[in-house]
Amino acid sequence: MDVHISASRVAGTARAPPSKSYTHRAILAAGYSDGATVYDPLDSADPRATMRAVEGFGGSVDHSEASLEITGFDGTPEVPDNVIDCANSGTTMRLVTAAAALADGITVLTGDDSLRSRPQGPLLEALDALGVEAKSSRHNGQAPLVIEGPLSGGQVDIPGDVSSQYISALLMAGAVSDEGIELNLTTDLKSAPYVDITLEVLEDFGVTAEPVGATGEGGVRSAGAEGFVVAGGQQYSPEGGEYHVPGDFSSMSYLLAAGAIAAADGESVVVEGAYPSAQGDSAIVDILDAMDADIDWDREVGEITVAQSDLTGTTVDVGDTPDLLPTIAVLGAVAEGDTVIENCEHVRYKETDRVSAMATELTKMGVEVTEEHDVLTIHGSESTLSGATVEGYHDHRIIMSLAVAGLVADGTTTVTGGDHVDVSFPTFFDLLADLGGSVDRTE
Ligand SMILES: O=C(O)C1=C[C@@H](OP(=O)(O)O)[C@@H](O)[C@H](O)C1
Ligand SMILES: C=C(OP(=O)(O)O)C(=O)O
Repeated sequence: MDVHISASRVAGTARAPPSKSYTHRAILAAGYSDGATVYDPLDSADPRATMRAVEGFGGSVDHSEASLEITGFDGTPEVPDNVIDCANSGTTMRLVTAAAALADGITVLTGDDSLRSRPQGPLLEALDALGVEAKSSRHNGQAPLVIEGPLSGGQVDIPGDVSSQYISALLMAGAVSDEGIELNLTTDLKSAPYVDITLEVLEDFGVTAEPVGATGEGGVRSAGAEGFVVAGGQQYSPEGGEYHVPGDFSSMSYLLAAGAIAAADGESVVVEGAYPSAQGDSAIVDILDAMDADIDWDREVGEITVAQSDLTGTTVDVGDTPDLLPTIAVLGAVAEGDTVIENCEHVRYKETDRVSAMATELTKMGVEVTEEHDVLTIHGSESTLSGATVEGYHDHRIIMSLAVAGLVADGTTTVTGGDHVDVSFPTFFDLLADLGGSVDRTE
């Protein structure tokens, strides 16, 4: 599906979908338990991949209107009777690889073209050092992966600058291993708030895991950690047998950006379901504020209100918030002056190389961009963006951010492959249209 966005103004109230990161963890944590109900789960392609894995390990998942009834495998995954297809989901592949290591037999994991090109080597090496047979079938550190357990635990080194998901994965699996796991970080930790999300979900399921030597800078528990430790033999069991998923700030970022650049005069965009949590991507509110957006977050009520403003460029370190890069790049394109997005190398390891993708596609829209390996600089100006046909790279975040840019571009912007929003925000284009965005879809 191609999506055609014409210059248009937006206003009104929208609710962003439930958090993808929390939903994955809640589904897998319920799988590790003997059963739990997950309320308000994200219903999209990526969490469905994690559900398939739980089923492959011998659990079951029943959908009702607003919840998932999950029967778990109670700490001991069965050897799956088929390959686990993680589709486009990096979180699924990493979390499930470590779960597969607990099974007493062989698990094979694969995914789509994008996922089969993403780095899994550091996780395989860590599992290998812990006595698990963990291989890439092509010996290139990429899926398909072949994992043969069982994992009993121990001490291991792991880098923190490729993906925090390796750490989340080992902490979740380590809790039900015999000996527990002690992780020693060999580099700085990127995406640290995502490990906080893991620690928060573990805690809600009655499981203890701790950072070692963390500074906790900026309220991020895992910031500056030198390692992590999780004791083995723990039981996953959420209070009252239930877990509730909060709203997704990465998804909210597109709605907020739409409001900041294209809200109708005298009106605003209000995003509901925005309660504080461990999500680093709630930094989008401070980033918009630093760019002089007219934005207010009522944390008690869970509402963020944003009106159209003349934005100014800023400098943002995305070490903790890689998924915000496409949104910030679009805001920078519309802002006056330079927006410097620093510490972004790890954003190249996502569904596509998002640093390069945003540089290429914004250039097509008439934006001046300087791309370096670890820094993306957007030279914003007050002149209007030019509508163009831009490539979505089968990447939900590239597609959504370029669609937002289309709201303030001359003429029509066509974004290719729009159906990939199904990964994290299936209702995105409907919501954008409900807010007044001019959205046409063609097959
Ligand atoms: O654990 C998670 O839920 C995620 C962690 C981040 O990845 P990295 O840790 O690989 O940077 C983020 O980009 C991804 O969208 C979701
Ligand atoms: C990178 C992302 O997710 P994952 O790593 O789970 O594919 C994302 O949602 O932007």
